[in-house]
Amino acid sequence: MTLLLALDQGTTSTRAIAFDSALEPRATAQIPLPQHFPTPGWVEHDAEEIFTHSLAVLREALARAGGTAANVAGIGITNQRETTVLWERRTGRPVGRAIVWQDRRTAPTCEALRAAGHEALVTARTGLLLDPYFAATKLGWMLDNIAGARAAAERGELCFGTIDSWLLFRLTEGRVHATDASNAARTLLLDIRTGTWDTELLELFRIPAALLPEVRDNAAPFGETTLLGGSIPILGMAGDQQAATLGQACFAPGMIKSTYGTGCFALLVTGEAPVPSTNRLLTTIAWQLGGRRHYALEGSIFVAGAAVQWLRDGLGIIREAREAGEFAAQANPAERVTLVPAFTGLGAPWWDAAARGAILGLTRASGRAEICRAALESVALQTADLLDAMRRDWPEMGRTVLRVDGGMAASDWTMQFLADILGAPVDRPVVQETTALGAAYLAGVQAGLLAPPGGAATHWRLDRRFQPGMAREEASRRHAEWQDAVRRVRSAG
Ligand SMILES: Nc1ncnc2c1ncn2[C@@H]1O[C@H](COP(=O)(O)OP(=O)(O)O)[C@@H](O)[C@H]1O
Ligand SMILES: O=P(O)(O)OC[C@H](O)CO
Repeated sequence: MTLLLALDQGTTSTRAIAFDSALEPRATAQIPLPQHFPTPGWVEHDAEEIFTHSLAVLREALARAGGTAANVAGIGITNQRETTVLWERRTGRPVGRAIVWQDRRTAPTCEALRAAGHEALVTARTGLLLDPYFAATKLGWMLDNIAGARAAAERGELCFGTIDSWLLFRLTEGRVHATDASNAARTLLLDIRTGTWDTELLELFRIPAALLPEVRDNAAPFGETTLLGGSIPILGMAGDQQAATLGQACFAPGMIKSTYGTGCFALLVTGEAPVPSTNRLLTTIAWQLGGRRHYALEGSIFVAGAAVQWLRDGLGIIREAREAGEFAAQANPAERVTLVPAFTGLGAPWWDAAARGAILGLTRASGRAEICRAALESVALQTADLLDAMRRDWPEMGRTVLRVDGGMAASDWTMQFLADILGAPVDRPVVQETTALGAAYLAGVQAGLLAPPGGAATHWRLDRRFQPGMAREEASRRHAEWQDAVRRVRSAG
C-alpha cells in the first residue's frame, strides 16, 4: 500500500488525511484549534500548539490508514495563508504568538503607507493591496513590539515564516527553512513576476532579509521528517486556497473554484502571465512547478460560513449549521430581507475595513426563516460580486462553471441559490476535502506517481451539478437589492 499524507493546517482546525496513490481518502484525523482574541480586532494562534496538533494528526491518520512511515511516498503540507510566525533559528521556539490572517492590528500602518503613496508600487510587484490581511505588516509589528526582536532578526538569529515554513522547519527538526511560491505570494514581500523576494519592498516594510525562507516550487524536495517512525520525504506545499484550486483540478485558464469555509475564497486561473486587477481583486501565484508560474485572480470574502455560525452562536436561531438551509426553504417569498455580514468590514471587491453589518427590509412578518435565507443568500450574492469583478478584469473569462467546496458547500439550498444568482452551473465534487486533496496531489506529482497539471485530471469526480433555474430578471432584481444594501453599509456612504 502506497500512501500520500496531506496535512491541512486551517484557521479553526488541523487535519491530516491519508490518501492512497489513486487519491482516494483512506483515513482522517482532526483537532480543533483554539483562537485567541486578546484585544478587539486581534486574532492570535499558539504556533507551538499548531505544530503539536499537526504531528498528532499526521500520526493518527497514518495509524488509522493501517500504514507505517514505510508506506508513505510523501507528505504534502497546506495551510491557512498569511498567518505570521517568528521563531528562534537555534531552538525552534516561537517568539510570541502567531498573528492570524484575520487580525486587523496593523490597519494604521497600512493606512499610513497608503497615504504616503506606496500602494501602486506594492500592487504592481505583489498583486496585493495594502491591507492588514497580508504578512509583511504583521511581521513588522512583531519586530517593533517584541523586546529585542529587531536586533536579533538583524543578527540572523530569528526566522520568519507563514504556517507552511513553520511546520516544515519543525517537521525537519530545524534543517529546512523554506516556503513555496503560493504562500510567499501572500507576504507583500515577493515580486510575483519573478518569484523572488523584492529588496525595495523589504526596505519599505523594514524587514531584514536574514529572516526570510527560501522560495521553492509547490512540488519539490522540501526535506525529510523522521518524526513519524521512519524517514518520510516532504514533497508538496501550497497555501490552502491554491491547494484547493489544484484539488478541484482547475488547471486550465478560465477555470474557477470557490471554497466556502469560515470565509470564502474564489480563484480564477488565468494562465502563465499575471493579470493585474483594476477591480480590487488580488493577483496571486496559483502554483509554480519546474520554475514556471501559473497565476490566478482571487476574490477573498471574510464572512461566509461565519454568518451561519453567527445564526447559531450569536442569534441562537438555529442549533446546527444545516438548519439554516431548512429554514431558508420555508421563508416567505414575499418578504424581502437582505443581510450584509460585514462583521469585520468588507473584503473583495470593497476592502472597506470600517463597514459594519446590517439587516435591511424587515417587516412585522419577518422572522427566523427570512433571516436564515438572507444569511445564506449573502454568501451567494458576495460571490456574484467577485465573479463580476473577475469578468471586468479578465473579459476572456466567458461563461463559466463554478466548482465549489468547503463546509458550506454541503448546503444544497445555498448551492442552488448560488447557481440561480450566477445564472451558471455550480459543480460540487465527490471529495470535498479539496485542500488536502491538492496537497496530496502535489506530493504525488513530486513522487512521480501522478501527472502534473495540464494532463487529464483523474482525481476530480462530480457529486452534483446545480443548474440555474431562476428567471434572469428575478436574479437581477435580487442582486440590485443586495448592491443597494452594500452601499448603505459602506463607510464612505
Ligand atoms: N449544511 C450547512 N449549511 C450551511 N453552512 C454550513 C453547513 N455545514 C457547515 N457549514 C458552515 O461551514 C463552515 C465550516 O466549513 P470548513 O470548510 O470546515 O471551514 P474552515 O476550514 O474555515 O474552518 C462553518 O462556518 C459552518 O457554519
Ligand atoms: O483556514 P481557512 O480555510 O479559513 O483559510 C484561510 C485562508 O487561507 C486565508 O487567506
